[in-house]
Amino acid sequence: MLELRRVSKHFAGIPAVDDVSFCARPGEVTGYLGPNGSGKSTTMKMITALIERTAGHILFDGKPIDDDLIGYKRRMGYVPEEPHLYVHLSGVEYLLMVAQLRDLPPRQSSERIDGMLRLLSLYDDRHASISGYSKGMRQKILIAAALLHNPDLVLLDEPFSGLDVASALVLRSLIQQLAARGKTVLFSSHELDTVERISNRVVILHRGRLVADDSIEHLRSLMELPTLEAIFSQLAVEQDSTALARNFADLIEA
Ligand SMILES: Nc1ncnc2c1ncn2[C@@H]1O[C@H](COP(=O)(O)OP(=O)(O)OP(=O)(O)O)[C@@H](O)[C@H]1O
Repeated sequence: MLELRRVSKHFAGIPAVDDVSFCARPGEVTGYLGPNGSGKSTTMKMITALIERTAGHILFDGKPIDDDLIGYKRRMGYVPEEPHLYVHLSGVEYLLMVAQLRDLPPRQSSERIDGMLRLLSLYDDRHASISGYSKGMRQKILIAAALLHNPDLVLLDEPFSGLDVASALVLRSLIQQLAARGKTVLFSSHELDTVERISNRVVILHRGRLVADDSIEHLRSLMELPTLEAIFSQLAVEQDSTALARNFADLIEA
C-alpha cells in the first residue's frame, strides 16, 4: 500500500501541494484528479522521490520510502507527464538501456521488450530513431519502460496523453489488469470518463489541497450527483465555462 501522510511541497514559499494525505491500495486503481496546476505532477514527483518534500511522510508497504530508496525504486514504475527520452536511440535500444539499468537478465529483457513492442504495435518501428516517433509512439515507449521490470507500484502521470482510441482502450484495460494482479496503481488524468470507468477510488485536489478521497460510487450517492464530471465540477471547478468561452470569443472579435 502507498500512503501519503500530511505531504506538502512549497516552491519559493508558495504551496503547490498542501498537507495531503491519502492511501492507494494494492489490487485497486486510484485516480488522481485536479485542475491544471492543482499539484498532481508535483505529488507524483514526490512519490517517485524525484523532488524532495517540504513536509510529510510517504510510506510503501508500511515503511517510509526514504529508509531504502533504492529498494523502493526497484518496486516502482513511473510514466512521467513529460516524455523525456533519449531521442537519438531507437525504441528497442532505449528499452534495452532501461532493462540494463533495472538489472534485468539480458535474455529475459529482450524477449519481454520484443513482446511489449509487438503488443504496442511498435514492432515494425523498433529500430527507427525515437526522434522520428509520433507523440503517441513516444508515450507507448514510456509505458513499456515503466512496466518492464514488473513493478508492484505503478504511477502513471497522464498516461493517455497522445494515445489513439485503440491504444487508449488497451491501456485502460491494462491498468485494470495490473490492479487485478495485485499491483498498486495510481494514475492522474483529465479524462474523467476513463477515470470513472476504471478507478476504484478517486482522490481530487484543488489548489494543492485534498477535496475528496472516496469511491466514485460513494461520492455519487453522497453528493447526489450522477457522474464523476458533475462531482469534479462541484468540487474543483470555480469558473462558468460557457461565460468564459463567450468572453474569449468576444475578445478576439473586439
Ligand atoms: N519546479 C517548479 N518551480 C516552481 N513552481 C512549480 C514547479 N513545479 C510546479 N510548480 C507549481 O506547482 C503548482 C502545481 O503544479 P503541478 O505541475 O503539480 O500541477 P498539475 O496538477 O500536475 O497540473 P497539470 O494538470 O497542468 O499537469 C503549479 O502552480 C506550478 O506552477
